[in-house]
Formats: sequence, C-alpha cells, structure tokens
Amino acid sequence: MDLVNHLEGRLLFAVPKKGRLQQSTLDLLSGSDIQFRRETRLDIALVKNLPIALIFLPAADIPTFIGEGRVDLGITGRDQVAEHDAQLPAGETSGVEEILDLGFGRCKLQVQVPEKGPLTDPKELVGKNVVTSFTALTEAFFRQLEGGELSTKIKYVGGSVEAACALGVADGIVDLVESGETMKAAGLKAIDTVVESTAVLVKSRNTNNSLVELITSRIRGVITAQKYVLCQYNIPRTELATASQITPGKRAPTITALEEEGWVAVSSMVEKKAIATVMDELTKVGATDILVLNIANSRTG
Ligand SMILES: Nc1ncnc2c1ncn2[C@@H]1O[C@H](COP(=O)(O)OP(=O)(O)OP(=O)(O)O)[C@@H](O)[C@H]1O
Ligand SMILES: O=P(O)(O)OC[C@H]1O[C@H](OP(=O)(O)OP(=O)(O)O)[C@H](O)[C@@H]1O
Ligand SMILES: [Mg+2]
Repeated sequence: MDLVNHLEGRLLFAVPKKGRLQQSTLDLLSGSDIQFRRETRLDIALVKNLPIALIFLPAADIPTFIGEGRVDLGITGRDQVAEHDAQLPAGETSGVEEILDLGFGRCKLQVQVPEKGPLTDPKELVGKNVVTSFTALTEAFFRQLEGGELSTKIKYVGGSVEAACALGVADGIVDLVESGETMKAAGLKAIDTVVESTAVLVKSRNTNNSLVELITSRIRGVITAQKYVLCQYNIPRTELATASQITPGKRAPTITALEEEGWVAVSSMVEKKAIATVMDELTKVGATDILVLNIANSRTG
C-alpha cells in the first residue's frame, strides 16, 4: 500500500521514533484511544479510528516539520523546541506552539566539565572547545556570557556527547542530565543549566485542523488521570470543613450524606505524590474507611 497517498485529509501527528520519549508517548496515544498498527520499518502509520496519520520522526526533527507547517501536531522535548527556535533568524516568530506540558521526559540541558579538572565556572570555557547536540542553544548561552561576542568554539555531535571530554575533543560539553548517572560515569560535573525540559504537545501555528482540540482534550484527560487518584472517605460532618481543606479536589470535593446521622462521604481527586500524607492527615482529623482508587481516564474543567 502506498501510504503517502492515504495522508490526504488526515491530521499529521509526529511522535518520537526512538529514544527516551517514545514509550511514554505510545502509552499516551493508547490511553487516548488512538489506534494504529505500525508496519516494521515504516515511519507512517494510519490511525484506524480517527482521520489521523502518525509520523515517526527523531525527537530533534519534530519541531522543524511542525515549524514548516508540514505536520500539524507533535510530541517532543521542550529542549528540542527551544533549540529549533534558537536557530531562527532574528525577528522570525516560531511556527511551533506549545499546547500542553506532558510531565514526562524531565531533564536539564547542562554545561558539564571534567570533575577533576580546574574549571568550575562556565565563563572559564569562553574561547575553548565545547561539544553538544544543541548548538544553537549553546551558542546563545555563550554569546550572552561573552556580552554578544562568540569566541567559544561550538561543535556538533549527535549522541554520546559525554565521550568528547575524555577523548580530548572538548574542554566542556552541553548535554542532557536526568539521573546524572551518565555524567558521573564519564567523570563530569554540571556547572550551569541552559534549559530545563519536559515532553510537550506542540502544534503548527498555521494548522486549522479541528482534531487538534479533540486530541489535546483526550491527552489532557489521560495526563490528569495519571497524575491524580480518587480519595474516598467517611467523616463526621463537624470535621468536614477541616477535611475539605486537606482534600480540596481539582475543583471541589463531592460530598454525599450517609445513612448514619452526622456522617458524610467525601470523594476528591488528590495528586498521587501527595496521597500518603493526605491519608495521614485525614486519619488525624477522624476520617474512616479511606479508600484510594486509580483513575482510568478523566475530563475535568
Ligand atoms: N535521560 C533522559 N531523561 C529524560 N528525558 C530525556 C533524557 N534524555 C533525553 N531526554 C528527552 O528526550 C528527548 C529525545 O532524546 P533522546 O536522546 O531520547 O532521542 P534520540 O537522540 O532521538 O534517541 P537516541 O538517543 O536513543 O538515539 C530529548 O530532547 C529530551 O527532551
Ligand atoms: O542523567 P542520565 O539519567 O544518565 O541521562 C542522561 C543521558 O541520557 C541521554 O542519552 P541517551 O540515552 O539518549 O544516549 P545518547 O547519548 O546516545 O543520545 C542524554 O544525552 C544523556 O547522555
Ligand atoms: Mg539521545
């Protein structure tokens, strides 16, 4: 089948074809009921239940396709969008618009130097060799340090950036750090941060495809569901005000009267990361039968 002929009339949605963002992106698509089967080696997949085609691209290339208006929607790192924007000629506005922070793929683009070396400040790298996959952001960073000049020599490599110092190609690097393990293993330390990043849903400034809103709303629902749990408990009505402060919910807690005089049941969305503390506090104010339920999906205000 010649897939390219089947793209007509479909929203084009770019997703990372490999790397750190891929699995969470696929989970998000599946949670949003975007059904597709990707043939081996093929970078285009038609969605079965919606007029959408998924285009599998390297995360670094996604902002270019969206910026040019070739692709309507995409998921990539905010760092990649920033790098794309930093490459634009002065005065040109970006064709890439962020619509949603997706929360995963959290990392920092950091200036790194040999741990045991003499350098401790990014200013000491001025005029030296710096290797990175993010040349435009690195250039902008050093240009600012140098007050508008640029004497620092910035070279591009596509991956394994950390090896550059050990191999003598660089005095310092600018690369992504999450756990810090890669940096540590390479004998490097971070001395500054260029940008912080998470995965984002982006759209082309010029797209007028009405499905953008539908997809955004579905993805937002899945993210909210992943981030929150539903906490239910019973509480004496006299303690309701205090308990409601502990579980204010996304908008407001849902309160139901119980058969038992003077008691109410409360149901409220709570951030997953806070749930243990919330349960401790609820117990302290007299809540009983506290239940925590996972949320499969959501649409909230
Ligand atoms: N260690 C990490 N932890 C979290 N997010 C990361 C990490 N490394 C990269 N990212 C995010 O993922 C995006 C894509 O980077 P990644 O290195 O996974 O892609 P790639 O270079 O296309 O794949 P690969 O490195 O497997 O060839 C980055 O721009 C960044 O936003
Ligand atoms: O702080 P950490 O948790 O160790 O993660 C950081 C590493 O992850 C990414 O590399 P990736 O795995 O994409 O390999 P690559 O260098 O070949 O791109 C990034 O470029 C760092 O090297
Ligand atoms: Mg990589």
